[in-house]
Amino acid sequence: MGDYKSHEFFRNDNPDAMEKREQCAMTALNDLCNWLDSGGEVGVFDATNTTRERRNKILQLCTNERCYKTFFIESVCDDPTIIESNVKEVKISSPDYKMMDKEKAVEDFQKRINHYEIFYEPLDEEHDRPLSFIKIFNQGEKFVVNRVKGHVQSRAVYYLMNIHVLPRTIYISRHGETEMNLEGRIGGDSNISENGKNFAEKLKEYLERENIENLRVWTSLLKRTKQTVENINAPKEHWKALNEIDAGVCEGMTYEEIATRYPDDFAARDRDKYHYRYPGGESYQDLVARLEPVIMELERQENVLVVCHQAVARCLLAYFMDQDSESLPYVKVPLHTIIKLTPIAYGCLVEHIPLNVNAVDTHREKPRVVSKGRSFDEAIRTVPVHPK
Ligand SMILES: O=P(O)(O)OC[C@H]1O[C@@](CO)(OP(=O)(O)O)[C@@H](O)[C@@H]1O
Repeated sequence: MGDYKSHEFFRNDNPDAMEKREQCAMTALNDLCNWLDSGGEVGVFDATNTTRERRNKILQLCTNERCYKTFFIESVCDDPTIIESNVKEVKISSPDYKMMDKEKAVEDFQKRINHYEIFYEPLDEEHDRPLSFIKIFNQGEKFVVNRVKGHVQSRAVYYLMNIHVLPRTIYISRHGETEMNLEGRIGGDSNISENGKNFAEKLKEYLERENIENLRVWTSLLKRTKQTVENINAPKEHWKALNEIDAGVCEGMTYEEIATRYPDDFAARDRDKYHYRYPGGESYQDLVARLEPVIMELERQENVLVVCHQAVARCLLAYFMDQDSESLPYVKVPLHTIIKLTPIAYGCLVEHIPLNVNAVDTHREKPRVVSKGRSFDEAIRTVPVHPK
């Protein structure tokens, strides 16, 4: 909703402004429904649906007319310290306030709260008994969950009960360079190379310098990730779900070999890398589904270093950086580089920290045009990227 209206519409006692706000809300909701009709799966209508009248309108449109399952999320906060820090740290960087002076924005937001309070009709276990909803009190101090229907709603409840707003950092890195990386071979379970060992040492030193509180280290079950963290002094967990994309019949091959032996598959992957599934293996889409529990657990944790693989790191980064499925398989995750993610209001700060240890480049750009007349060599060549 923040993108649909401008801040002057917030006074509920101004009938003209209220009408405009209502119009904005219904336009936004209609757009959301149209998007769901065009193949969207889950829509979040992030607006101030604090009156029964508004919620009834939502139910009328979404449930009665469009036959969607509707689930309400109400976050109630009456702890003044939480309110103040939330306004200062989060709200004033929201779309509504990004153009406004900080002090003015805080003042304006306080006024908004006061206006809303006059008309606020909380979701109520008695009155709203037939509705599906979750009420979150003071950022997770208490929850009320009512009539959860189906898988998506129960995953949303689990997610909301596990996220937190404590400051923390997630570090994502690939393993040190491997013997197979040096040969340009994908998959497998090879050892790290001399460069890889060098990176493992530099990574350990970096973490010691940073002196990160209660750091936990996660790896896959593959040797290259375990060897990379061997000397790091922190609690470690090894996840099968963090293993690299399974390249099926192509495991252990170079891209050139795949292009020669399975030309149709090779071209199909270039056409739609996200959905392409290796014969006997996985697609990026499969990988995203496999990583869901890891992402859920990451949301629960505080400081974590995840040492994983090129494709896996792309999926994790796409989640935190809000990348779509087309760009996800091409996210750059160079070897020997730590990617530091710091959640901030409405997003995530992403920093690349190269540890300056030599490594091969395993990134393969999407070929711009793969026409029949071109040789495989040409087709699989990495397209140089020019910095913007
Ligand atoms: O999806 P693409 O771009 O092929 O990248 C994934 C590939 O990256 C590799 C390296 O080429 O990952 P990693 O070395 O990080 O385990 C392969 O094992 C994997 O198949």
